[in-house]
Amino acid sequence: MQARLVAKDIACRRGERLLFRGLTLECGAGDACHITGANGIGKSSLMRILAGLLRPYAGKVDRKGAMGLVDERLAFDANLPLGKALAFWQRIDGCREPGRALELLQLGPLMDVPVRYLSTGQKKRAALARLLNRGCPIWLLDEPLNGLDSQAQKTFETLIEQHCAGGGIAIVASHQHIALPSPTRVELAEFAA
Ligand SMILES: Nc1ncnc2c1ncn2[C@@H]1O[C@H](COP(=O)(O)OP(=O)(O)OP(=O)(O)O)[C@@H](O)[C@H]1O
Repeated sequence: MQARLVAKDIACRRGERLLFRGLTLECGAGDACHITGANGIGKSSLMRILAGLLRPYAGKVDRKGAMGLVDERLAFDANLPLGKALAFWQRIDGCREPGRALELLQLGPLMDVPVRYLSTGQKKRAALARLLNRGCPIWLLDEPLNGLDSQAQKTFETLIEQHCAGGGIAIVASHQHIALPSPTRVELAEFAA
């Protein structure tokens, strides 16, 4: 099955404010999309709409394929050592090759460190490891480079390239530059309500 994500004529309202409207986005296998815009314009809200976590004020999202969302929320038990926290999800996600993500993201030396003690960049690398372990075709990445050092940033850009080359979809919301393979660019200001 080829992954697909289509968002049609999306409008987003937060509280009493209509943030944006009329946004249409179509991603098929191998596509990358970069959503940009100033702080508070609605990038994270759009990502949550695409993930099915927030109902759009108008419009519809259709997806084919499993999705993984990485944002600033870390879905790990803060009191567990990282190795155990990752293993919890590896069992649920049916991960067959957990060592690959640990090696790529250089998490091996951190396996015994409680999640609550990890630095910002280490937490982000742990979240990305879980994303890799899930093996899902649609990646929704909200500011994925935040907190990563330049080497980890390059590693993750390469992983996104490989993911798309293998038929995956990567949708990235970020005000930062990020190297993506031939991305569609969505400037949210163009859809401001
Ligand atoms: N639950 C909520 N109720 C009301 N307003 C909200 C809610 N959540 C977010 N907002 C507002 O919606 C707007 C968009 O927020 P959002 O987090 O989507 O922006 P963003 O573009 O991702 O910002 P940043 O670049 O700072 O991360 C902001 O003005 C924010 O205060």
